[in-house]
Amino acid sequence: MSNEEGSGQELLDLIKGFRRSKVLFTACKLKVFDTLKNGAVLTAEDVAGKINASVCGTEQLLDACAALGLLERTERVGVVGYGNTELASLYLVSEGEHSLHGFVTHYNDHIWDLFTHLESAVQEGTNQFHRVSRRRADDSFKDSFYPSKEAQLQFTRAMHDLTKLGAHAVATAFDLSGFTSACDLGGCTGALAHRLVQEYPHLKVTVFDLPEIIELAPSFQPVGQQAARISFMPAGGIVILESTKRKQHRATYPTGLWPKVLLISAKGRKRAPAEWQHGFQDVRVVHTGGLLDAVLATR
Ligand SMILES: C[S@@+](CC[C@H](N)C(=O)[O-])C[C@H]1O[C@@H](n2cnc3c(N)ncnc32)[C@H](O)[C@@H]1O
Repeated sequence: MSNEEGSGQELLDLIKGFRRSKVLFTACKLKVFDTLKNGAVLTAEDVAGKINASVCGTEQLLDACAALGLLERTERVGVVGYGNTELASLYLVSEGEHSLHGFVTHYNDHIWDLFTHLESAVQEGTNQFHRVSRRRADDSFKDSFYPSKEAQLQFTRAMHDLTKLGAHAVATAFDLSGFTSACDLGGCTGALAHRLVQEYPHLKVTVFDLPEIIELAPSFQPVGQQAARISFMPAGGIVILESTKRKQHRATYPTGLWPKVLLISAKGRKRAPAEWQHGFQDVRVVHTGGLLDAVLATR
């Protein structure tokens, strides 16, 4: 393949890339991976019956998932069966410890719609809630993200899933063993707090969030002695979502896409470390390689 053909193919891949996300979102939404949990291997007909969908549509969805490495397709004596791959068992079954199911659902139900208005977000420089619902661009965080109890629970699940995935990298980005207390403002379900108390046996963490989120938090808590070192407090001030600007000029994937998610859903942006300087003498940033970076500012 010539270089030209190679980069043409790469571009085609990019053009059609949204189809891969939507296959994953649809399979999660229809609970395909739940149907195949615990090592079950089922035919397309069986799966269609369990998820209440057409056999021909289900077969195509299952094949697409197999092509993406999410399902294993096996054929024995002329019968085709589908089972979860390790990746799907770990992350896509809804109740699993490492499940990203809530996060995928949030992307399917909300972020997908918002992203269809990316042109407008760029032109207007603001979030696009007003195009996908009756909400306004300047509505509060609560009114934008939690218009109903159901949306509140879904967003909370999404944040919990995402934070679990990156919490270890953030908690260990710096040696925090010299600290005895920490506070997580906008700490949601306490997923980061849990990782922090696991890493630092002498640390106590207070999680602040909106009262309605604090109410939901107990249902996300793992039990155990470490949990006793975490307390939850309702808050009402401001919250800072962080993802830092880098010196390098070339944005990389996936962090390069994060500002778009911030713009389109929260009218947010990245900040450079210098913008954190106010009142602190030493500001250090560690790029974790995940979506969020860690900033440690000391006086
Ligand atoms: C993008 S989420 C991040 C959640 C959490 N830091 C995590 O990583 O899982 C932002 C969080 O800030 C909370 N929040 C929004 N406005 C707030 C306020 N005024 N005071 C405290 N928390 C707030 C939201 O309820 C939500 O849990």
